[in-house]
Amino acid sequence: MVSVALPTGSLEEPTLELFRAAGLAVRKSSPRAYRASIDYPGVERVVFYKPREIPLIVADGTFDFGVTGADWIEETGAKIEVVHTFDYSKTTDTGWRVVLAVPADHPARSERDLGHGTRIATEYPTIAQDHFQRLGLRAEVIHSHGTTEAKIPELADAVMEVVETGSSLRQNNLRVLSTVRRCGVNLIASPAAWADRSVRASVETLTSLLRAAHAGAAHLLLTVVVPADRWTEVEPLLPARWWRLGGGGSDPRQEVVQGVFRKDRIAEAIAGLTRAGAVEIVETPIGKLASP
Ligand SMILES: Nc1ncnc2c1ncn2[C@@H]1O[C@H](COP(=O)(O)OP(=O)(O)OP(=O)(O)O)[C@@H](O)[C@H]1O
Ligand SMILES: O=P(O)(O)OC[C@H]1O[C@H](OP(=O)(O)OP(=O)(O)O)[C@H](O)[C@@H]1O
Repeated sequence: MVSVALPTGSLEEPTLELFRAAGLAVRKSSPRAYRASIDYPGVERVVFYKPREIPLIVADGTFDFGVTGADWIEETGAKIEVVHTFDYSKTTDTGWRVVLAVPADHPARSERDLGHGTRIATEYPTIAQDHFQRLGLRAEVIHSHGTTEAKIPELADAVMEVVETGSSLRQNNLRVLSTVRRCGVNLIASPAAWADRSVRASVETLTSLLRAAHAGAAHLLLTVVVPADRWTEVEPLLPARWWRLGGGGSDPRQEVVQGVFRKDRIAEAIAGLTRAGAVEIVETPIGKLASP
């Protein structure tokens, strides 16, 4: 049996969408309910927590499996098993950054231009202390509990903060001075769960379903019909994963192949295949894309 800790807040919606796509729909009695269920054999308990709390409650074995940000694993120092990393975040598929940001008109061009005693507001005091120690800068790290950008100028001179699209920084007239960490979403397991053959097997099954759903959402399947005399032009444009379906129904001189194409490159792929001589292209969404 596996117990699961899921994140509230910024990561909640994309995480629920991923679980749904994986066939692991998370059911709650109401949107504000924190206890939930997943109708999948072996999943016995599902509870929502703040991402910052999840590493430690997985580390101590309160939960076997969790979903949280890489930033909170580092900040808490939790001893957990990172089973897989995804690069999604609140609104994009590119992860997020923890950055050092200063007012737009600040004279500093790099971190090294910040003076000793600079006040840095952050939700990550441990990461910040470590960062400035390595830099040899005696900064004053101020623990912020949210709305960190608002701490400038009264309470801080700079912030160490999460950036995804950059919109919050712009709206608060701040600019990025440096990137401290690139972060993604981590699937984590407790050391006890990882050491138990049966719990580990369940964690690995859940992980492979989630990975397959994530990969499926990022790709499309193209079925491509190619006249035999254009094959040599089309073949180099096929992706790493492609296979032959055989000859075209009514015309044995046609090749019919299928390939798994990246969704974000699909327009150029279709244009290229058409130019190279494909006479029919059918695009199909992929539910899950599973490979070892
Ligand atoms: N675009 C994003 N904005 C904020 N956090 C993000 C974003 N993308 C991923 N995250 C992750 O989610 C965490 C924030 O979680 P959440 O939205 O619950 O905020 P919080 O600061 O913990 O709580 P609150 O919103 O109540 O202040 C970040 O620390 C980071 O790990
Ligand atoms: O680069 P962006 O796409 O704008 O996203 C990042 C912003 O979103 C988060 O704030 P959140 O809504 O969690 O509020 P908080 O600062 O009070 O935690 C984070 O703290 C940044 O301010």
